[in-house]
Amino acid sequence: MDYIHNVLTPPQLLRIGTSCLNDILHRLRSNSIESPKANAEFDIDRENGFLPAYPLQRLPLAFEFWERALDEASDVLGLGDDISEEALERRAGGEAWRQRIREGPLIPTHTIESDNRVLQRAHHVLAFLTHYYVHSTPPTEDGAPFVIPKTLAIPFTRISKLLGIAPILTYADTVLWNAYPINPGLPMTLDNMRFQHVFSGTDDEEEFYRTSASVELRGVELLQIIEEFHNLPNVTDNTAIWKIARDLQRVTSLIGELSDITQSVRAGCDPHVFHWRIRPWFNGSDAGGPSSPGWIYDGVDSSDRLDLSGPSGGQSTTVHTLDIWLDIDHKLSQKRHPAPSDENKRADHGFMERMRRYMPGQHRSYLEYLQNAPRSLRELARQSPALREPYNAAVMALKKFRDYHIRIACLYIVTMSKTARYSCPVIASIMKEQQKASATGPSTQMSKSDLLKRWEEYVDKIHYSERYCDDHFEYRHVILPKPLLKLVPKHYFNPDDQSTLRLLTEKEWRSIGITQSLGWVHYEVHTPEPHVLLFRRELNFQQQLAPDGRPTGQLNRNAGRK
Ligand code: HEM
Repeated sequence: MDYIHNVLTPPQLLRIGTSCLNDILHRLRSNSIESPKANAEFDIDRENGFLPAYPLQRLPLAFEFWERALDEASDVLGLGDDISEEALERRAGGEAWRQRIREGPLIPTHTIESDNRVLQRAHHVLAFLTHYYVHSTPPTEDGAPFVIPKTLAIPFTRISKLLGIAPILTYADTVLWNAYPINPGLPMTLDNMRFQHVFSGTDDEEEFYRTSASVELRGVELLQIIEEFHNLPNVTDNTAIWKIARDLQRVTSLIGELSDITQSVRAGCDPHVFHWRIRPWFNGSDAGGPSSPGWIYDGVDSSDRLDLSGPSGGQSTTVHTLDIWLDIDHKLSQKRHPAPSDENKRADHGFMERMRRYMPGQHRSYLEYLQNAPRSLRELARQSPALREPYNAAVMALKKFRDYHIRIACLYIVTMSKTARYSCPVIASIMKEQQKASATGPSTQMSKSDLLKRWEEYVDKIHYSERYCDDHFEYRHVILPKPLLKLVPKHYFNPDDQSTLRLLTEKEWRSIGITQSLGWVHYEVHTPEPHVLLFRRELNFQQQLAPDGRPTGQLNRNAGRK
């Protein structure tokens, strides 16, 4: 298929139109508000911080080949190591897509090299294409490095160099340059925000990006406070000290909100889905460990020296800004009290510094500017008794943020790595039935791995309806493939009518293979169609999660706004 010469479809024309409209509206709005000079110089938006107010949603026509390939990717590609029947059926289409990429045009980039927003879009598109290309390829045993074709590698490295960012999928690609306002006339908030590209096609992936974006939006207030701190004419009089103390209290509670936001990921992003269906797309060249062959960027000099780890929250400039302002010493190079614990000493002290290479160059420059600023908050707090307590409280809040975050990271990664990709008590129950049957008669047993494979294929075919609402609940129905219903343990069925399921607990419906975020309740069975399960969830459920994941009603969905 020749992407360039095909006529644009109406949705694509609409997207180009919306993108132009966004740009015009943004220019109008930014002309009416004078941006603080220092922050604007670092591509920091007055209202959206490190998120651009309006990311470009489509490249100019000369780059239509890339945009079309990305439009098509989510329909034809799946993870290369997925061996379900459906995935195997799609493999030929996937190989055809990759062939088109390999044989496509090497598009020159000189026409866009002076336009930051277009370069950002180009990075975003090429990053998604590269990760689609790598991770949709079925694994081989040959131990050779993975070759990224020239058609992606050359423009991707060139554009990355101009932006000062690593040539790989970064936090900027998945979060900062992926978010767009649903209604371009309104400010970007959690409710007025969508993400243009998700690898897995799941709501969970979008929710994962939304959590980070909401940390970024909430961080805007921090950027303003820091700018004001550096612009204070002096920091010796009582008025200035009083203002700094009050601002530190604001920052402490703001960091508390960042902890709540990070915890809220559990409401919309299922850990199992994250670990097995989303995270594999993020892996960079080093994901297989130091001895793995990694990736080669064809046609690029010294490709082995490129920074090619995948995206991480560690690339959030907001979190680095907090670290620098509060003078958190990740490298343990300063003498501090209390002295670092043994655990701290064993940590990777260079991690945060490495992560800066995965940030847009202008944001990294902002961090350098902060780091070199003549005024040190920590030093001031040491000298001013009135600031010590609020300063220490802010540092403790940041420590708490990291403590909460590490628990989430463990749940989503360490705990999930111990689960089977398709874990299933259903299989255990069938195995039990088989064992009972073979004790009393001739054996017709299937092996556990055959059963598992069959079950995986059915699970992939579970259909999740769109959500629909009334005044109190959102609803959706889940349709099990009929052969899967036959594998469901007998005790999940209505004792009075073995043809219909009874109402299942969350643990039970998850054990069948249904994956949904928290809060959904199986509330009704539909007798004529026993394979259709009806679910509902309270409309404001997502707002109600406390830091530990329990409902409270505390979380503000508009947390990105003051
Ligand atoms: C489901 C949600 C999350 C998971 C599973 C997760 C996982 C991880 C993991 C595994 C790391 C270790 C380094 C790496 O492999 O990249 C990490 C680091 C980091 N993440 Fe997250 N993360 C999540 C949400 C967030 C959010 C919302 C933020 C805020 C923007 C964030 C900020 C960070 C930071 C700053 C680091 C660097 C290490 C540190 O400063 O403690 N993460 N994350």
